[in-house]
Amino acid sequence: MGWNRFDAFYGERSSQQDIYAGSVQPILRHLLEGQNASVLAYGPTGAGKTHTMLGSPEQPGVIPRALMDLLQLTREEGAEGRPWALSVTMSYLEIYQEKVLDLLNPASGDLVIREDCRGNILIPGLTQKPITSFADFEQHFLPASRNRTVGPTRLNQRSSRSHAVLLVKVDQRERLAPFRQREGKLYLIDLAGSEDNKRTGNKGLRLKESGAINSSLFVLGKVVDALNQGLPRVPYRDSKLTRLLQDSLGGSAHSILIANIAPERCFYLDTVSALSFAARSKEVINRPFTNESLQLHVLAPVKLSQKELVGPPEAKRARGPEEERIGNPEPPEPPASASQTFSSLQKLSSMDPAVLERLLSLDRLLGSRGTQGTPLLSTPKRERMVLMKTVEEKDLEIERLKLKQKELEAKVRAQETVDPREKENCSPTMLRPLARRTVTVAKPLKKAVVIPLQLIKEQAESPNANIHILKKKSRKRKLEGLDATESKEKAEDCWDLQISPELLAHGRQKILDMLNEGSARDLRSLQRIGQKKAQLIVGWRELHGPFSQVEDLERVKVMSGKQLESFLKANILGLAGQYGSPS
Ligand SMILES: Nc1ncnc2c1ncn2[C@@H]1O[C@H](COP(=O)(O)OP(=O)(O)OP(=O)(O)O)[C@@H](O)[C@H]1O
Repeated sequence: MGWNRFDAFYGERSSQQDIYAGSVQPILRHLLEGQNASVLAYGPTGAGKTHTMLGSPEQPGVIPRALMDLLQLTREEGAEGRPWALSVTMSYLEIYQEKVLDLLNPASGDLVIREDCRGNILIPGLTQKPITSFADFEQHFLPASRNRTVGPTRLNQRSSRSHAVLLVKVDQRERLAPFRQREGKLYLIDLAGSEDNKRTGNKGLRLKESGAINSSLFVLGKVVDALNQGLPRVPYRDSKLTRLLQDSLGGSAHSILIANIAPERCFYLDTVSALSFAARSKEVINRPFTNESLQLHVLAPVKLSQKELVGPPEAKRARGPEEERIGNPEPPEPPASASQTFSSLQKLSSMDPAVLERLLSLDRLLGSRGTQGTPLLSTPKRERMVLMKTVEEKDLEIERLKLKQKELEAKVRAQETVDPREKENCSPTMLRPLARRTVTVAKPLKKAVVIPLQLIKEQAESPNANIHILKKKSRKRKLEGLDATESKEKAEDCWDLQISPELLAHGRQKILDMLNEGSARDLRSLQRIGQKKAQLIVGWRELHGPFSQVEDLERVKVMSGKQLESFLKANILGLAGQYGSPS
């Protein structure tokens, strides 16, 4: 098994600090971006999972180090005068024989795991303690750790008989309008060891515990496989562990799996199995999701009465002491209370029909581009939310383009005033809104010269500046009978892109850089690269080293020569489009 199947390897001389700084610390900042993260220690019993996660006073492990840094980070970012107010809470639970037990309140019994309408996983009734310092954390954590179920096995005198899950939540509230709110969750998990009962000598209760441990780890493996294969059903619900981690494992979060191995010969099979699981987990593509909500009036400019803005008084009363702000003083209460806010990623049913229509066209567009996965409106909620967020971003982009268009029109009008003789040559299409404008071929030129909007200024300053030229291809294509998206794409194919060699070389280099340095997620931002192709490219790169030219893509077998041509065209157009789209 090649080491490139893993992100890092820590040997017997590696210290706790090496592991923490090398692999865990870098993900903490994502919590402040409202994203979820998880760190799991996985491996056979007695291999050192608890040592890695918890450590000892002399060699503190991942948990104390991460808490120390996270609290420091939140103190800095949430300081007075900074845009966001931050608060941190902790919960600590164990999953023992498929029961969810609150280690901070053992009397509460088996708790249920629920999913809210935004796809967030939560456990009603789970104790959440506000913490502002490491001393606060220790005060709750140390006694709770003693509540954890451990028992002797032949391999480990204090073997963890449960999965211990420490949940740290970072809540953020924007101090000024638009008063956004974010929540990032960090799961730090010491999994129970995968067990070979011949060696552990388990009998009776130990054997029963072992069955539950092994079956939930087996489901964890199935979840990883389903995520890797992009299966429509990921069996999160088949175990409490995976159900709990549904919004924080792979796919939508930053996940780190630490595979603890015991290198002795007698553990050979355990080692192979742990490494194979870790290698499969590495394949899971992460598309971290920011859990951010906005206020109603920001999204829908509908006037609300004062009563509506303040919200029902019970909404505020309903907030328990656990939800009270901690640490930094309460930010000035925004016009709407927290209960009056709702996610920008609201339910489809309550959406503006125009937005829904755009969503549907986006869905069609994604479908026509061969985007991986099921169509938008039947994907799981979280996926849907991500795409709805994209729609919002597209709206902003449209606004930006409209603004550019106005600037262009103003320029044209100014030109007309300066030289009225040129008025006759000015095609009326130039004054139409960008989205509706079609490229027409002016007869005397026999080709349409399309100048990227933002380049106009540069060109005026430098007459030799690069321009893109679109020239009609000689062969004709029938565009009738195609739907709007298809005909747009086909129309694009009817034009040959002639671009200055300098810009072409620049575009190719950018694509090459992306192929060599981009993660699978980055690669998906390229035109005509979906999840599967991105994975293949990353895999090829890991096996064969960097791409020497864009044409190497043919060797990866992700596209044919012809497809490569259109891939280049679409992406170079896209790059040019960053300076103004020649549509
Ligand atoms: N890198 C290490 N350095 C020093 N001691 C270690 C190291 N790794 C493990 N140990 C020791 O080995 C013993 C077993 O380790 P640990 O309890 O962490 O295993 P585990 O994988 O959590 O086991 P289980 O799955 O049974 O809970 C402990 O006494 C621990 O202190």
